[in-house]
Amino acid sequence: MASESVETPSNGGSLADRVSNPAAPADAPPSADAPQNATGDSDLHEPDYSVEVKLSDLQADPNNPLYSIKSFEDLGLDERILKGLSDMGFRKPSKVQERALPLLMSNPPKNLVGQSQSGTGKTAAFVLNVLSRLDLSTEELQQTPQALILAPTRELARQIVGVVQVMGQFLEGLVIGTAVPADASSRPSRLTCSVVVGTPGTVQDLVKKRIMNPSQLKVLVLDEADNMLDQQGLGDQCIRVKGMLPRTIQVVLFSATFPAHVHRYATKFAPDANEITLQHEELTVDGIKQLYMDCANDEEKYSNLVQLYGLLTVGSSIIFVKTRNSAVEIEKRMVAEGHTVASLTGGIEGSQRDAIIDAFRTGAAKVLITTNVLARGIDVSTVSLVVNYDIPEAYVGGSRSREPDYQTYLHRIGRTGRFGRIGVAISFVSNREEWDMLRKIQEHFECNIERVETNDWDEVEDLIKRTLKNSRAQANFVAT
Ligand SMILES: Nc1ncnc2c1ncn2[C@@H]1O[C@H](COP(=O)(O)OP(=O)(O)OP(=O)(O)O)[C@@H](O)[C@H]1O
Repeated sequence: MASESVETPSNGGSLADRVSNPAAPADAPPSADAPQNATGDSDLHEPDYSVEVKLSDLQADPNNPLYSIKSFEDLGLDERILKGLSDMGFRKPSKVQERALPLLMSNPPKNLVGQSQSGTGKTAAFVLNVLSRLDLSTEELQQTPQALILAPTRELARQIVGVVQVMGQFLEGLVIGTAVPADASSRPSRLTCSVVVGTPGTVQDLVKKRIMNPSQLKVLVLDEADNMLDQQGLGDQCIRVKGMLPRTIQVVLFSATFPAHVHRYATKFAPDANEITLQHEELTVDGIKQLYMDCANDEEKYSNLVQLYGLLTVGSSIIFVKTRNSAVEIEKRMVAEGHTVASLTGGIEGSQRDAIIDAFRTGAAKVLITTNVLARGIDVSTVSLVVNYDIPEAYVGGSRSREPDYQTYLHRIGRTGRFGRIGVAISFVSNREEWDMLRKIQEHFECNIERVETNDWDEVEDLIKRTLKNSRAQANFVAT
């Protein structure tokens, strides 16, 4: 199986090197002080070899989140569902699927709080349980909601609808309803479907207006559960929706992250739940190479992005910025300079948002500038590069320093490196505060964020292309 090939050592120092440098002046951009050895390379660099591994090899490695010993057949799934899985090219379950499915599908049903790294197949885990629990034996049952899946954004809800559709394609009588914000005129008077996937606000509204009948619901799933429960608006809506559902409903919460304060709350929302929990150091995904670039100021962030543009189109890329305004500004400026980019923010109207994300999925648009609205859950396997144009920040009441948003960092970079693929995540750092935030992120996840020199773009290109060349699309995987 594994054959070794040599990967040249990384250029530039890691953030760990920088942090350990006592000489770093308080307000200098990080580039000024990277400690280097005589050859100009850091002493602490990434392992300088790569190992070619196929997906089947990853799934045979007990330390990999895609590992499993069982087959989907062993998990007791219905023949028609197995056919759907096989149609999707799923050969073996991932670790979270193998562990979650027996817990989810056992009877009497028990609640579950499940955590697993980004891109490791949590969607299939909850969708398979939902499909397995449906009774589609009569037309009336087919048209009465039996499972409800909630997601924080319309894009994620629509994506989950797609997964339910394909996975359940051989289940006769399966009807799926999408409950996302829409014109009142295009709303049905009654939601006649077996599975509803939607955003909490719209679902709450549909139940209140008696468009959706919740009385026969057996399963409630919250995807990105920590995010939904932690946000004031969304959290309240989730609680209200749950309050309108049968008390015996099976509650299933999934996310790649469950920070301690939300976890406590999650276990109240899903009482007596079985739990699948990750160790702290297991949070990052090995296949995602994390880099950072020093930028002297905002203008240099922009010029570095434009320099990167040629590389961005190797696959598809997502550029994360802090505000809707910056997304629009950067898009306008790049388009005016002849680049093809699109932007998607919460400020855009629903159907237009659908058109943009659909164009991104098909590859018609390859570079997408967005805000945290797309930080979570979006699964586009061709995304090979994520750029944190702005480091994600958390609002910490009373804090005078800018604090990183650890969870959002993890979810953002997790838009690449899906299911064992290779991806690159580059964070731009333009001042001391941003550098401090990135340093905290690195310490928090005990990961290595390596510096990329921007004075030699050929070298940058080489580094990124070398990393991406090892993509699993070519059956390779870089071991880190
Ligand atoms: N058993 C499997 N075999 C092959 N591919 C799979 C399997 N399970 C999931 N996938 C694929 O892996 C990709 C990532 O899955 P999914 O979107 O469910 O990840 P996730 O864990 O929900 O990630 P996130 O935390 O980012 O939401 C998808 O494209 C999915 O089709």
